[in-house]
Amino acid sequence: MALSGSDYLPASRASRGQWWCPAPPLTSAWSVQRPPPRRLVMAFASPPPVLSPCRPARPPRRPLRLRRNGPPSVADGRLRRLSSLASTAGSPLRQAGGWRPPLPPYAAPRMDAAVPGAAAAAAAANDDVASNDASVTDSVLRVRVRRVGHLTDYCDGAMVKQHPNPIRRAMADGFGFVPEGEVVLKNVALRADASGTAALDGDAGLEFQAVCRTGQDAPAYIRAGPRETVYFEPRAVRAAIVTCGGIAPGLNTVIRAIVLTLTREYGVETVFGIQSGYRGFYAKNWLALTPELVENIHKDGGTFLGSSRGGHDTTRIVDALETRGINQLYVCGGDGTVAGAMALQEEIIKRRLPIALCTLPKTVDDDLCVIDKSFGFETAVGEAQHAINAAAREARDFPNGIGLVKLMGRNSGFIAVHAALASGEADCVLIPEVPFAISGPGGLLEYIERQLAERGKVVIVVAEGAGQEHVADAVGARRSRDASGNKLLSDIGLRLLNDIKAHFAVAGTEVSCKFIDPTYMVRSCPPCAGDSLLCTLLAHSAVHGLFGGHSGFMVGPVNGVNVYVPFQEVAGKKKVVDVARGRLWLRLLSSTGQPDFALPNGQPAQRGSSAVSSVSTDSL
Ligand SMILES: Nc1ncnc2c1ncn2[C@@H]1O[C@H](COP(=O)(O)OP(=O)(O)OP(=O)(O)O)[C@@H](O)[C@H]1O
Ligand SMILES: O=P(O)(O)OC[C@H]1O[C@](O)(CO)[C@@H](O)[C@@H]1O
Repeated sequence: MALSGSDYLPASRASRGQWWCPAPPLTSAWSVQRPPPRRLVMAFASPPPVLSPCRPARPPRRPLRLRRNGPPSVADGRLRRLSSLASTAGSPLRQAGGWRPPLPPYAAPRMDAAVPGAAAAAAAANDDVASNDASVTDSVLRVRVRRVGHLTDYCDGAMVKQHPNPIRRAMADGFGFVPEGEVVLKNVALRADASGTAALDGDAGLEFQAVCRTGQDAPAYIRAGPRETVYFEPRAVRAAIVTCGGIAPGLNTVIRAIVLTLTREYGVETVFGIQSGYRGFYAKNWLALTPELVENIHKDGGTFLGSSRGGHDTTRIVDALETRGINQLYVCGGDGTVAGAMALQEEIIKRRLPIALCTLPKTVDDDLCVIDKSFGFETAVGEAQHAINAAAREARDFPNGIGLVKLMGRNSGFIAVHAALASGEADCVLIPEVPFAISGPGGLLEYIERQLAERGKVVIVVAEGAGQEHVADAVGARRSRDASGNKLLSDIGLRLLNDIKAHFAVAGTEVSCKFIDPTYMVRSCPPCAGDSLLCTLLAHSAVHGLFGGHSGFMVGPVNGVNVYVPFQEVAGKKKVVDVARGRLWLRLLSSTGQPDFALPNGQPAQRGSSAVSSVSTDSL
């Protein structure tokens, strides 16, 4: 759901005072189309109060009600005055069920309007944190906009001048520029009525409640896209691109698309490739990237620039950027890479350098917070699915066939769960988020035995980070972390293979157990079409964002629309499968039919006892 507004922006950049959203479907998985088929209008207090970490929590708000498609039409894009929305308890918008007579005429929003909540909002706006969330009165949805940094926050006007965007084609093609202040809502659902019994059609239209599914305040993110005003003169841009962490399908597509967008769309003349990850900043030679050089790299897996783990030294990297006059930095990587980029951003702000930087979400594990998905994930799931299908074939064609597949997923089981769901062949999926017992009552071996007895075959998928408590000693005390500080894993696949073979040997049952470990194959191949497209759009959005002066963000899709997510929401955090409340895990259980396995100590497992705590979780 996209909203337009300017209230969370500094006054210098605020351009509009209207908020709008297109009519969304009732599910969470939907994407915004422009122009929207139908429009809903939400009324917000203006100016909004501040997004302040210190602000005390407020009691829950009553949900916003939106009228859709009924007379009088509110679908004309004008903002309804908040005062009319929240004026009396008898307001039609507060009453459930069906269309009600019209409210007083709509008026264009006035920032100084004497509306409920405005006084508090204005007071809040006076301290610096203020302009960061869309304030609403008692009856409306409360939105918190996650603001990202901007060059003008830390550089003086002489260093960053405004220019008209050179991509006039954007206008000519009819896309238009994305106005500052357009945001995308996350985790908001519209409900026709609380009981869910209302018909979802009808000429009279419907009244919707807007509710935030994950808490009191709905997060919103700045929408990505080309800005009418940019903060760089293209020929003065000196850009650099770096790829960090493990490789992922689509890295070359991203590199290529950044170079092409910078040079062909914006007319940038200088783009460098930093080789071998963060440590490449200290190298003597940086690679000059041209459209000709990168023209054909997107068909290959891996990264044209090379990558590495470890080797991040904030001071030295910012020294290198300063010395070489880099003013735009594009960093591809996962949560560790974002943590590194956030450290760079802090140093850049400290030195007040006119450098804008962003990250692009690379990881096959899909464990980056906030966004719908990272690039490389879809390809990895497709490849993983082939392995599961192969295991299923082997299991089916031999007596007592057991197919065992080990997949990537250090902390999160997304690849395993998605690939298992996609293939429909798995009888059991083991992920890092859910501890399990191997032997004993309620354990994995007992389940395998039962499956063989009942169906003559069984397919097990295990994510590499699952069941580490069973193999913890194997890595040894010598070296338990990699150069980036990530926990090194022991091979749970081999442990399960050995245990299964030993178990059935003791029982005197002949089994045919095939172990498939495609670990690195799922991430070293070229991207599938979906990832190629995602990478291309991410690269465009990243370039538009930096040219627009934004800095300190990761670009990524939220509800299918690319947005700018502040580093703080992603750096060093891992999204995990929400086994307590998530529908993804329930779907998986329903697909495999697997039980909640007993815990290693013999206790029955309880859903929600995640192996990974203190990390953000998202449900599908
Ligand atoms: N907290 C941190 N501060 C500074 N730099 C960091 C931090 N964490 C990781 N890095 C650096 O970021 C780079 C990539 O980190 P890491 O190896 O963890 O991969 P990642 O970005 O998380 O991607 P992947 O999904 O492949 O693991 C490394 O060069 C590492 O040194
Ligand atoms: O062996 P490497 O290169 O450290 O990569 C392994 C890790 O990379 C990841 O694929 C993330 O990129 C993890 O799933 C896996 O544990």
